[in-house]
Amino acid sequence: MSLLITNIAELTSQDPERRVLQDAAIVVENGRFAWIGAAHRAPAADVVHDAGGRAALPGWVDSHTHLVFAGDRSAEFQARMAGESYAAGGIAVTMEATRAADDDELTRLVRGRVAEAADGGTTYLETKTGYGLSVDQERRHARIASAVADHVTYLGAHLVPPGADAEEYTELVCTEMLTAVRPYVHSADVFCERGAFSEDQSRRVLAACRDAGLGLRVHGNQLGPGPGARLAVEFGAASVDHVNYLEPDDVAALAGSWSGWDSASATGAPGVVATCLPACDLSTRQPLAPGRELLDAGVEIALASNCNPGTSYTTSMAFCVGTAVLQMGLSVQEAVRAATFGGALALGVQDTVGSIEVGKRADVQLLNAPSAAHLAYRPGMPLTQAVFREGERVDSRGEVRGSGRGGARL
Ligand SMILES: N=CN[C@@H](CCC(=O)O)C(=O)O
Ligand SMILES: [Zn+2]
Repeated sequence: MSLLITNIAELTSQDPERRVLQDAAIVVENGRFAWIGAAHRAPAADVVHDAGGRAALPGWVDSHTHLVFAGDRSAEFQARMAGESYAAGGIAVTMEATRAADDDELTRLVRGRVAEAADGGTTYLETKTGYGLSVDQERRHARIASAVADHVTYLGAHLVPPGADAEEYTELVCTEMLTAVRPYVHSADVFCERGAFSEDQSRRVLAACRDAGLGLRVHGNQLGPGPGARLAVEFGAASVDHVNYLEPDDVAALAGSWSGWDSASATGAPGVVATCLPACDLSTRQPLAPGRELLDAGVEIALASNCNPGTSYTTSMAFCVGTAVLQMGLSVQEAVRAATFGGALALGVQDTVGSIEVGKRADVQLLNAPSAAHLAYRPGMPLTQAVFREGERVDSRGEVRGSGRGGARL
């Protein structure tokens, strides 16, 4: 069955030529983009969706979330707004609440967040463990995550749980816990920061997870300068996330990792994506990540929601894109690229998703606006109107939501 989406006022492709087409149409066949071009030249299809003069752009690729959690930390948030600093120790509060939630409750909570993300235009989603922090709990969280997310990351190295010895816990993360989660996860992450894991501990976690065949990512340079970005480069990680406090050497190391990549044609060997998390930066009152500087240095960046109860309780990629334009100096096209193709690069799926190109998975969203610029021009507005994943509606406004997908699964 083929689908024609026509009467698109502006189509942001994020293809290698970064084309922005006016008065465009898309044809989808078997869940893939089969044709893209001017609406008046569009071929016939079995089903026609009239976009009504709306803008179309790729579905968001949210490459950094922590959706497997229970509990509420709004009091901690309010204390922060009153002047307290963020500290990694808050993770333990969520660990307790999440351990107390049974499988059904936790699954219900996670599915609700995934559905919320889909309504906001997210069509490809990563999520992490990291609030279990014991072998059984990390395995449970990985299993629950793997039922609803496209990409699951093992973050046993999120915090040394209260009462545990840091060295013994690091060893557990590298051995028994890793074996327990391995069937459910695609990559591994470590929170390399003062108050979480040291450089040496992080290195051991990254080496063990690499040897287990996992892709790597690093939470780094979030709360102060540190070794996170350089470790990510050293280990050939797919991304380093947060990157609020980068030294010139860190930027140079990240830029060097992209020397085998041709940004103009989006081909070659990808380096380490710098994943910026602007909603988190605002909620923790950290300086916004230097997205402009990184782009200018030749680093590919991603924008992600970092949805979690401690530092960034939102699934809104549109909010991240709007903030990147309004406050980080990115153009609309750069911000949309970072939230789509950039996220795909950070997850290693850039050949499949993240742009509107013939042959790629037909993940596309329509905005209640004539251009993508409205994402920043009308900040905070729920502009996403329709969301298609593999050519099927997945948002709650669509009539076929959930059919054949097991409910809220993206
Ligand atoms: N920085 C580490 N982890 C999360 C926050 C976790 C929490 O505070 O619950 C983050 O990405 O911001
Ligand atoms: Zn995070």
